[in-house]
Amino acid sequence: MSFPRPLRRSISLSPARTLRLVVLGQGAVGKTEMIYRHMAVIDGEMVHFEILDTAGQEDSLQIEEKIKWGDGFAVVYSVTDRCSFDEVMRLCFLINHIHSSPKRSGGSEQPPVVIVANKKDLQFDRMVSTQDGENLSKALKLPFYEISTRDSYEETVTVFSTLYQELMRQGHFSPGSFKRRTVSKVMEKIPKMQAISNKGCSY
Ligand SMILES: Nc1nc2c(ncn2[C@@H]2O[C@H](COP(=O)(O)OP(=O)(O)OP(=O)(O)O)[C@@H](O)[C@H]2O)c(=O)[nH]1
Repeated sequence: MSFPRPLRRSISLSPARTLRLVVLGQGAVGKTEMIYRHMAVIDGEMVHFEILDTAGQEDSLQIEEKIKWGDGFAVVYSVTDRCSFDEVMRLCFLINHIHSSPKRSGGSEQPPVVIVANKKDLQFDRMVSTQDGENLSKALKLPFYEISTRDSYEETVTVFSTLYQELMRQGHFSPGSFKRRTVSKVMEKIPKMQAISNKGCSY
């Protein structure tokens, strides 16, 4: 997988553009695997991703704080876990609800959200078909990727790239927007909880 680059443009290493990305999803779907990959060259630009993930069972206030902080969102489920798939729609609605206030640039545009089906390498344990994922993606009108964070770095970067490009399209990278909220302040308010795997659907 390679990213399209203009022919006569060299890579700009500085200053890096910054995207605040929140990775949401139930426990053990592979969110932590995604957050190690946090720098990428996209369209010839070095992009720095500030990434928060959610532990499997955070309370709704913690999740809400993270959603408020984020510019773009990856909602992840595991193809081996039907419950995590069922949670995707609720999380997408929550993101839209929280960001539906007119304070976003342009007022009406929703923040970029990508649906990510992880662990596609575990074909024998699969509980959610590709078709199920595609149907949900069509219903919610959101991009959809099936990936394996274990097998492919590029697939993870593709997810981030899609969010980045949508933010660029929305004109979200005005210089002022970088300082809109400081990371540290938000981080302080969000105690990292112990990751707890979900054994069943708890809603
Ligand atoms: N086979 C396979 N295993 C994966 C993949 N991604 C993650 N895993 C494994 O799944 C388990 C859970 O991954 P995590 O990244 O800890 O999941 P999480 O969503 O961060 O979980 P919480 O911290 O509980 O919210 C780990 O053992 C990972 O190694 C994948 O693409 N394929």
